[in-house]
Amino acid sequence: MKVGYLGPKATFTEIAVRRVFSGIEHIPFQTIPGCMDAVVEQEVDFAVVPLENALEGSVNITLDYLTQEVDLPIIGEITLPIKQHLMVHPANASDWQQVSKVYSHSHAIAQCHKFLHTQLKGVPFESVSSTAAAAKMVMEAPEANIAAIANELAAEEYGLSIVRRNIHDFDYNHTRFVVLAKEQTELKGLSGSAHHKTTLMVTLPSDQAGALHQVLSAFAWRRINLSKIESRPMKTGIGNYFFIIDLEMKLDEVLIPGAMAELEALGCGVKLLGSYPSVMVEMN
Ligand SMILES: O=C(O)C(=O)C[C@]1(C(=O)O)C=C[C@@H](O)C=C1
Repeated sequence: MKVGYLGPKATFTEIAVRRVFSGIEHIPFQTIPGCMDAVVEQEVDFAVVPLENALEGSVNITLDYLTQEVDLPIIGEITLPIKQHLMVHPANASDWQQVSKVYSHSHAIAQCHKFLHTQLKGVPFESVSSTAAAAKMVMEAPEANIAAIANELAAEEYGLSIVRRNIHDFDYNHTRFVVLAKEQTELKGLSGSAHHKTTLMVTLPSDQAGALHQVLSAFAWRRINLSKIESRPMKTGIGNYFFIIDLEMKLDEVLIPGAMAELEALGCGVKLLGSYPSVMVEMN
């Protein structure tokens, strides 16, 4: 068995993988679509990809690729606390304030905007494919005096010195990752979880007044709690959106199928993206 993740070694995604998957091979991929394609092509059995951060919101590439390019059920959710650190090559540790550029994943840069604006004012930043990819770049270029924003494991893995700890702008910084598979599968690492969610993708009938209100009522009168509703462009024209809706319950035989049938009767398109256990794990 193999699980694919956004690499290289020591990304936050790999930390999430380590918490849940033991005794199977962990395979790094350079991009999030690359992880998902590897499941479709059966190169790996599972993929773990970031979906949403508490400070920066959704990881749009994950949402869009998952809803529009592949057909893979979500079989689990892992929520991980995120601690961002500024790190440089040990040769540059004493003059880190003179760094010429800061590299990281776009979400990590966004989580540290206040720090960058106040402590490294004027220093350019650039996004790369992951936090660990940034750490690796810094390790490979000691002469450049550049910095990365990444986690503690990346500092260890790539032999970097952490010069400022916990530089994320708000304390409550968590990221949700989803586990994808080719088919609905029960995950051993998550089987003890008491918390379940169900995610639906809903498209509204065009130009129908009150359609979203009616969609929400289908859940409201059944007392199905929603933990998230988000719109994403359908990419077919301005103003054309679909909705991703997270329900705080496991797929049952009555309430969710009843709500889905009601939405279809209203003229909505409804797709079940997954019903899955959800766990909150620790950094270490
Ligand atoms: O770059 C990484 O380390 C990742 O695992 C990606 C990612 C993300 O896409 O949001 C995951 C968690 C953090 O929020 C920052 C980056």
